[in-house]
Amino acid sequence: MSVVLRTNQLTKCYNGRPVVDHLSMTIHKGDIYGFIGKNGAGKTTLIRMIAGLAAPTSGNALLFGSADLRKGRKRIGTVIESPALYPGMTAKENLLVHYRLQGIRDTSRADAILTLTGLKDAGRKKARDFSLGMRQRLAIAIALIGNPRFLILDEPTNGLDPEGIKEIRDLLLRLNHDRQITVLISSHILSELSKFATRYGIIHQGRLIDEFTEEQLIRRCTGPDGTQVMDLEDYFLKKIQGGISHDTFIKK
Ligand SMILES: Nc1ncnc2c1ncn2[C@@H]1O[C@H](COP(=O)(O)OP(=O)(O)OP(=O)(O)O)[C@@H](O)[C@H]1O
Repeated sequence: MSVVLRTNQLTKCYNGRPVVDHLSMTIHKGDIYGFIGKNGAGKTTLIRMIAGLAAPTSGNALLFGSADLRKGRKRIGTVIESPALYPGMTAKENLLVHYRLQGIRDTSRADAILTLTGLKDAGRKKARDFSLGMRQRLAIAIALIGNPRFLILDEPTNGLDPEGIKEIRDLLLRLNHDRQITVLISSHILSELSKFATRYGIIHQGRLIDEFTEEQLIRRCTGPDGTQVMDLEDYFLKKIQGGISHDTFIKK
């Protein structure tokens, strides 16, 4: 199975304190990787390092098997901070500005990207009148401009209502299933994440303390009589409280 992202002992210190601490994670092609951790655990810092927005203090990363991250980053799309949207412009106009900013002359996919992200119908509506969900979908549309093979999203459903959250989930599933785009998504909404993530990583105090597949999660959340005794949220909370490895019903 080919590896899209591998970090080796990646570390970032601020003021001498590690906020990402010797973190080694692996994301395989086709994964929807749910990256979870408490506030301040280090998720955004890890993502910023991958995207080239922060320099590691030590350790390294490989993108698509290569240490040439500049090249690898051309094949990734990111939704990290809210992108600069021009309030007086439509979705398409905003998208075209970002094509120009990224130096991509061929805009022939713009309409397809708007259709894919459900923004085609927004027509002449200006970004200032967009709902938060529409803004987030425009952010994803902008991340798709370079035809990425790997999409990294930092809390893309933050603040969205249930409909907006479902729209983002359905979009990410379409991108993953139909276009084979690998996804790394951080989120605090664990019930939502567990609806579509295929692998998970738990970060706690800068360290990756667990990595598991959806099948492993199901097994670990199932009691000896075959009934489900926990969900992702329960599992996460137990894990960060250090109680999980001693539970007798946990099957690895
Ligand atoms: N530029 C910076 N300078 C100093 N400290 C920073 C900087 N960026 C992040 N930190 C600190 O690093 C730690 C990890 O922050 P980070 O934003 O990566 O966490 P997070 O897991 O994304 O949290 P949240 O879920 O709240 O977004 C926090 O204690 C934060 O205050």
